[in-house]
Amino acid sequence: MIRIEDISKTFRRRRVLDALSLAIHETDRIALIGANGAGKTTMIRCLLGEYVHAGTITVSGHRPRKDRREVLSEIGFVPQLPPPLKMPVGELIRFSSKVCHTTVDRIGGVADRLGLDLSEVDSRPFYKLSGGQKQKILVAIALGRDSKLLVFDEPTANLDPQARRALFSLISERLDEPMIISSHRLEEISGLVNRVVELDRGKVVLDDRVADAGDISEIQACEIELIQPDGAFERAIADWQFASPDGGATWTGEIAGPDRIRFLGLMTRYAGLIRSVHLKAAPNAASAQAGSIQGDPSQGDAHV
Ligand SMILES: Nc1ncnc2c1ncn2[C@@H]1O[C@H](COP(=O)(O)OP(=O)(O)OP(=O)(O)O)[C@@H](O)[C@H]1O
Repeated sequence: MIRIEDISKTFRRRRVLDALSLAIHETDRIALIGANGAGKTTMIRCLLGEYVHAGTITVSGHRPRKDRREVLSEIGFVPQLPPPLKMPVGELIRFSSKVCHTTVDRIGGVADRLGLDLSEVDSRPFYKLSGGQKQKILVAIALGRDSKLLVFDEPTANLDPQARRALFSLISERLDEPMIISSHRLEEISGLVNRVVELDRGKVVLDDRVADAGDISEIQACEIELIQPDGAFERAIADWQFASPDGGATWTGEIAGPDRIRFLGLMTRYAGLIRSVHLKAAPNAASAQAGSIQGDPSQGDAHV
């Protein structure tokens, strides 16, 4: 579907992409990883036709630089940095719905699921919104339309756990579409992808197939038992929307499947305080497939 052949890009004699080649197929969901400055965003910008470069790119037979309109009409894109748009949000949504051949309601529906009521920010200039609000709007525009390819450049950078969970769930509804997700948090997106491509100094240094994680929309019910209530833990777990029925000794909440590793990373910081953590596929989850740390995968449980 996408052929990137031998592309090179220099900024003021500094070579940022170096004879990079990559073929992306209809079934590929790619995690694009690499250190800061490796060239991920530059590769994506070339793919979108924003930069002149050496070498060739075709997207469904179109050249992004030459046939920008055709190429962009097929891509749902979330940039790493929101553009500094002065136009009011309402106007931006109406404009986007027109150029993306979708409806304001469909974009608003995605924004709702991410926890943003567009009517509340309708008249506010886009650039004055918070980082998270801007990102929710950009995701809503990208996912509130039909596309043949999804491209996300660090899509979760400004999102809180609840919005991240909603985003994972929204992406899980589009798994039949090829996608490229650039991220520094491979552990977070590993459940979304089936291929990992790593860039280093503008070259592909790793290109691996990874096991498809199946139903990434799965929600895990979680119960944590502490040795004693603790203020710092309470503040940390509040971000995850957990509740305690007994003044802080036990906590219950839900974790999105792909958030599991990040969540368990948080738990390790409080290891001395924790009596037990229990993760289990939530009763209403579409399927019971859970990661397991000292657990019995056949039971769909994980215990730490
Ligand atoms: N418009 C530009 N003008 C000059 N240099 C640029 C420009 N865009 C990117 N660069 C440089 O190109 C290199 C690669 O940048 P790029 O944003 O593609 O990296 P990245 O892998 O996406 O990094 P990060 O993980 O930090 O987002 C960096 O050294 C950056 O400073």
